[in-house]
Amino acid sequence: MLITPGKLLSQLHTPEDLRKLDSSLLPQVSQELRQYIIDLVSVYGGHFGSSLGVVELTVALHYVFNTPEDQLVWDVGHQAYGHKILTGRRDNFYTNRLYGGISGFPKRKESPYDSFGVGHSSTSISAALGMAVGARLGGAQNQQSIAIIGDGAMTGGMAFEAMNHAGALNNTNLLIILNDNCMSIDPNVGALKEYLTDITTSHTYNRVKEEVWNLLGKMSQFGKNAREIVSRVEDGLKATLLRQSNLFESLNLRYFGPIDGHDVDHLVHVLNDLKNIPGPKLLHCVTVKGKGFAPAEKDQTKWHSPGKFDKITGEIFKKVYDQPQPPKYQDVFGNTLVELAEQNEKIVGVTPAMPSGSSLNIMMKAMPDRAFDVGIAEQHAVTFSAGMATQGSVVYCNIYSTFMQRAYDQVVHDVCIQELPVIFCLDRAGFAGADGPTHHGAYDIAYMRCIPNMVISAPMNEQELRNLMYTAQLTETQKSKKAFTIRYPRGEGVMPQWKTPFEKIEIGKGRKVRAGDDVAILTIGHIGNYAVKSCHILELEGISAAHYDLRFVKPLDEALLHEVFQKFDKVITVEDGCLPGGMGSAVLEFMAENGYHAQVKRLGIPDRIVEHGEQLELHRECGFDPEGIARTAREMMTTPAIAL
Ligand SMILES: Cc1ncc(C[n+]2csc(CCOP(=O)(O)OP(=O)(O)O)c2C)c(N)n1
Ligand SMILES: CC(=O)[C@@H](O)[C@H](O)COP(=O)(O)O
Ligand SMILES: [Mg+2]
Repeated sequence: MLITPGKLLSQLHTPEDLRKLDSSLLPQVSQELRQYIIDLVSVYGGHFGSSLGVVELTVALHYVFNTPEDQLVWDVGHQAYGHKILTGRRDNFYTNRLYGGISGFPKRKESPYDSFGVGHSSTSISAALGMAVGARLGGAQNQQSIAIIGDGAMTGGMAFEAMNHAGALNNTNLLIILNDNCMSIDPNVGALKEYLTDITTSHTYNRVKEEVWNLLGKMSQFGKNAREIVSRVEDGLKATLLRQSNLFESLNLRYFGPIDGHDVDHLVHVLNDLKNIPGPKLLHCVTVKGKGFAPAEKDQTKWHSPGKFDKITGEIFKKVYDQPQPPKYQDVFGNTLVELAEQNEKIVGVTPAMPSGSSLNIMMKAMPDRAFDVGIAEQHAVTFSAGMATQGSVVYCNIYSTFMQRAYDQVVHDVCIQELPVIFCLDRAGFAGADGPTHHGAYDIAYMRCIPNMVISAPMNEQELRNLMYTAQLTETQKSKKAFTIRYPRGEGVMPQWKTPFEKIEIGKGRKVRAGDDVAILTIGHIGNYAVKSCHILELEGISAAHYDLRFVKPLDEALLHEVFQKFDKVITVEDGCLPGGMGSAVLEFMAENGYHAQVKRLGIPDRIVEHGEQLELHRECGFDPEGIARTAREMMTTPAIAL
């Protein structure tokens, strides 16, 4: 579908074009940019509310700063659609997040305007500070480095590590723009949020602030004396209001704001002034997530990433089925946790800022005292869980596989070395899909497998997820003092009737899904459902494939593996995870250690960056979709048998 940009926007091919416009036209550019984002996302899907909230900021930043020489670092990057459209990607934005198309996040390979690749939260201040220092050391004295970070991302520890460092580098030109819309994906949480609300709404503060801005507004008249004026203003501020202490000021960052982040004229004015103020500084902008699209302003969580929708009625399109459909794994997790917690009062749940995405929000609603959203703070989430476990709590700490990468040391140091039986539910394990490589849950099997005191499991369906969750909280399991990882993918399972009675699963025990004679296919987790299809394809071709669902990567079911290697000389392993160090590697280790000989083909995520696309497209690209698995088996049939 052809989506045409507005009259002004259609003439803007690069920020250079924007900078040639008279500033009086910027409100119209903003309005057309907002409309274009609405038009595009309604048809093609993607992140939505966050980009609408920074339209004016985006226009003002590219207008005032000399991008791409000046460096803009968008934190997370899900709000950067306007930036992409203004920086040469307007005409192929319709490929956003599609296989082979442009990325939904800023990406260095994609454009010189994307100064830093993002996707995970809270990296922008560190990166921009590094750029500022690097530029200074490289002699680019006038280059500006700007981090644009949301109030949610600001809750991440890295943001504070970076501000702590920045505050000690007075000679570094860093501008941090705090885009405060009082929302993460779900409502933002924690004391920082309360603090930001306080300084945004405090009457005293705002009165003094007005005076400050009146003075700053006159700065251009003062030319070289601007610095002196700013420091006089600062002294005044500190002497009065900020004696109560401003968090950012106390970190030695000059704090400006709060200002209205939707007033593009004022933003341009303020940013021009800030350009002339050296050293590390922070501008606090107040914005509305979903600005300009009423349904998105009203239900900001739903419209964070709504999928396709009718831009007139605001109806979000959902597929309609005439049969009951399997639930999403995340919902099986959320509902099952409440069921278990009703029976076991020691159970608690933890999520780092993903209540809706993980469905822990079901427990947060049902048992608000026992379910915790800790903010975008994966490291804290793990160690907080460990702390609760020392007191006998049975903790389900739910973290997307990709975000758990943040908390690796905490898993080793605070959980496994201390023999604390925390239960890790790793959602979005395997290919995440349209979010792409920053979000693929590719590495968890490999990074968890090498840690002692760790059980690693993956359900092939809803029933297995429920039973693994049930098994993990049993007293005898908890007494084993091992962490218990359960990984499962984004999306739906396979069982519409998912609410099965709980059954204990023996830890380290796999199962034979199908008997066969010619080749054995070993799978872990949901991807095993592809192997079921592959076996049917092969059967039609006269190839008899056996299928084993390992269920556990650690401990491995050694009895099952002895059975496999004693019977088969052709073995295929399939996992929705990286090949180096993954389940297939574990099987090879077993084979070598036990002196077996067999032809083993490992299928999984190869040792390269796999881009974005639908999950099935990516599985196909990597050769482990149903046909890819069948093809591998077929090819193996043509090689001579190995003496076992
Ligand atoms: C390390 C990490 N944890 C979690 C996420 C998931 N996530 C993406 S955006 C987001 C909320 C960000 O809130 P904020 O920075 O305020 O931006 P807004 O969406 O409000 O514009 C979260 C939790 C992530 N990208 N990275
Ligand atoms: C930008 C970001 O990190 C999240 O918005 C992420 O895209 C959510 O992914 P899910 O849609 O899988 O919950
Ligand atoms: Mg926010």
